[in-house]
Order: sequence, then C-alpha cells, then structure tokens
Amino acid sequence: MREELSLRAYGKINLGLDVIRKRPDGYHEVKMVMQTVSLYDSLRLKKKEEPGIEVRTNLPFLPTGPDNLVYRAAELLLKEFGIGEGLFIDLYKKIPVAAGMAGGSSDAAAVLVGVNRLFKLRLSRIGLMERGVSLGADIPYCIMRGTALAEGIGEKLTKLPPMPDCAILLAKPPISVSTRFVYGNLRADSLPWHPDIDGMTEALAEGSLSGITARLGNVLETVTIPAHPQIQKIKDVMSENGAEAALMSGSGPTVFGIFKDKETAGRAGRKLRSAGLAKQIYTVRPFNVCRNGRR
Ligand SMILES: C[C@@](CO)(OP(=O)(O)O)[C@H](O)COP(=O)(O)OP(=O)(O)OC[C@H]1O[C@@H](n2ccc(N)nc2=O)[C@H](O)[C@@H]1O
Ligand SMILES: Nc1ncnc2c1ncn2[C@@H]1O[C@H](COP(=O)(O)OP(=O)(O)O)[C@@H](O)[C@H]1O
Repeated sequence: MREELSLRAYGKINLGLDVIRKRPDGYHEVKMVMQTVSLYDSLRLKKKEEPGIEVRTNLPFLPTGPDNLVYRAAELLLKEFGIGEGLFIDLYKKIPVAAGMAGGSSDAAAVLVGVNRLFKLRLSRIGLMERGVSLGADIPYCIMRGTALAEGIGEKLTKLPPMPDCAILLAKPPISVSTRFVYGNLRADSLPWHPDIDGMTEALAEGSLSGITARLGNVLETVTIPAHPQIQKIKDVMSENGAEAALMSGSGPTVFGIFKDKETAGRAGRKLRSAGLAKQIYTVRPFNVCRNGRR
C-alpha cells in the first residue's frame, strides 16, 4: 500500500485576461486564456499515523499552518472523508510567490490530486475541481492544466489546442502584488479596451504563434502598472531585446515575454538582471499535459 507520493505543481501565465463585469458578491467575471509553463514547485506527501497536517517548506517566510493553501487543501479532504490519519507535506517552491503565476493555487491543486490518490478517495477530476474552487478561483484550472479558456470567476473551463512551442522569459520584480488589491481597484465598468480573447482562441486553433503574440492583453495591467511602473520598464526591455510580445501575467507583477528561441530570451534576461529590474528570471516553455496526465 502506497504511503507517500511526489508531485509537481506547475505555474501558469495568462495569455489573455479580460474582465466582463463585477458581480454582486465582489468577484469578477473573467474571460482568460491560461497556459501552464514548465516552472514547477515540488511536493512530497507522506501519510502519518497520528492525526494533523505538518507542512515544511524551503521558504521561511511562507506560512506552514492554515494560511498555507496546501494545508487548507489537505484539511478539506481529510475532514470531508473523516480520515483519522495525518499528513506530512514537504513543499519545495521555485515559482515566485505573490507573482501572478498561481503558485499557491497550483500547490493546492497538487495536494487535492495527491490526497485523493494517497487515501484512495475515488473523487473524479470534476469532483476535485468543484472542491478546489472553494479555496481559490484558479484552483480548478491548476487541476486541469495545459491551454484553456477560463470563464465565470475562472472555474468554467474549456480545453484549447496547445500553445505552439516557444521560449518564454519570466521576470518577477522584487515587489509583491495582492490579487485582492488589483481586482479591488479595477474599474470594470469603464475599461478603456478589451483584449481579443476570441481571436486568441482562433490563433491557438491555427497553431499561429504570431497570431497569439499579436493578441496578448491583460486588463489588470491598468491597475498594477500605474502602482508599479517598473513592470512597464520590464515589458519595454523585453520588447527592445527580441520579444515577439511581452505582458504582465495575472494580477502581476511577473512579466512574460514570448521569444522564438531560448538564446534570445536568455540575452534579454541578462539585460533585465544587469539593469536591476528583476532578480527572479527564468526561461521556460509552454507545458502541455501528457496523455496520462500524471504529475
Ligand atoms: C488574477 C488571476 C488570473 O489568473 O490570477 P493571479 O494573479 O492571482 O495568479 C486570478 O483571477 C485570481 O485567482 P485566485 O488567486 O485563485 O483568486 P482567489 O484566491 O479566489 O481570490 C483572491 C481575491 O481576488 C478577487 N477575485 C478573484 C478572482 C475573480 N474572478 N474575481 C475577483 O474579484 C477577490 O477579491 C478575491 O478576494
Ligand atoms: N503554497 C503557497 N505558495 C505560495 N504562497 C502561498 C501559499 N499558500 C499561501 N500562500 C499565500 O498566498 C499569497 C499569494 O500567493 P501566490 O499563489 O504565490 O500568488 P499569485 O496568486 O499571485 O500567483 C502569498 O502572499 C502567500 O503568503
């Protein structure tokens, strides 16, 4: 019988992010094109005989109790299924924190999948997604992964054809951005423009990287960039150094640039580092889920 599991939790970028309206409950109805990238956190789940959840992580500033999404994800399933045993969770983070890359959501998604497998709960993927959304709007997508259209508050998902292979440069400036702050300060009813999400899905169907880069757009930039102008500088440096296009991911502050090859992306990354604009810089690729969907 299996006592432990190792899992990967991948980060995401938003190729397109539009907000349709603010709902009466304060959440926003969105229309987003999501893409998983090859940067991941590693998790190890291990059963323990005594009840309780123990979280260890390589980042000393992260909470290890109920404020960590991995704790909450495990607690949700252990409580619902009345499981008497406990769980150790080892979390090794590489995805930048509070970055607009859904690191915490992806960790929580991996724990839901892992606890389901480890304790043989027999929940379907849909069952896990329905539970996940109660912890965070992006968690159902992080369970699904790959290229997807996300609507509703982010939980209504439609699988899209995979993004063509390319080099993606990620650069996170040394600031943290709260998703709640960004949505809270968005003027959803008077946005100056809307990204062409339908055109983006057509470009994906055609496998056209130039069609995708022509349509990158994120309305949350209207809040985060004025608050943190260095985000615009990072976009400009990427564009001046060979990016086909560059955009802020999610609520920010991570910027991603799409490049035709990893050498050009690497050179742009070195420019950003030497200009002191970002220290957390990674060249990654689109990650599309393999057939058996294993993590
Ligand atoms: C902006 C996006 C884009 O993918 O990602 P991140 O930048 O966080 O990675 C998501 O919409 C973030 O989803 P997620 O981070 O899971 O959101 P939650 O934890 O559920 O909510 C955090 C806060 O954001 C606001 N929120 C979130 C989602 C949404 N559709 N409308 C909202 O108004 C709510 O105020 C909520 O209190
Ligand atoms: N497993 C986790 N990894 C990262 N942050 C977490 C985690 N659990 C809880 N958090 C908290 O959630 C906040 C947002 O984290 P994160 O998911 O990295 O951001 P984003 O949604 O912008 O991608 C952080 O400030 C952090 O304190």
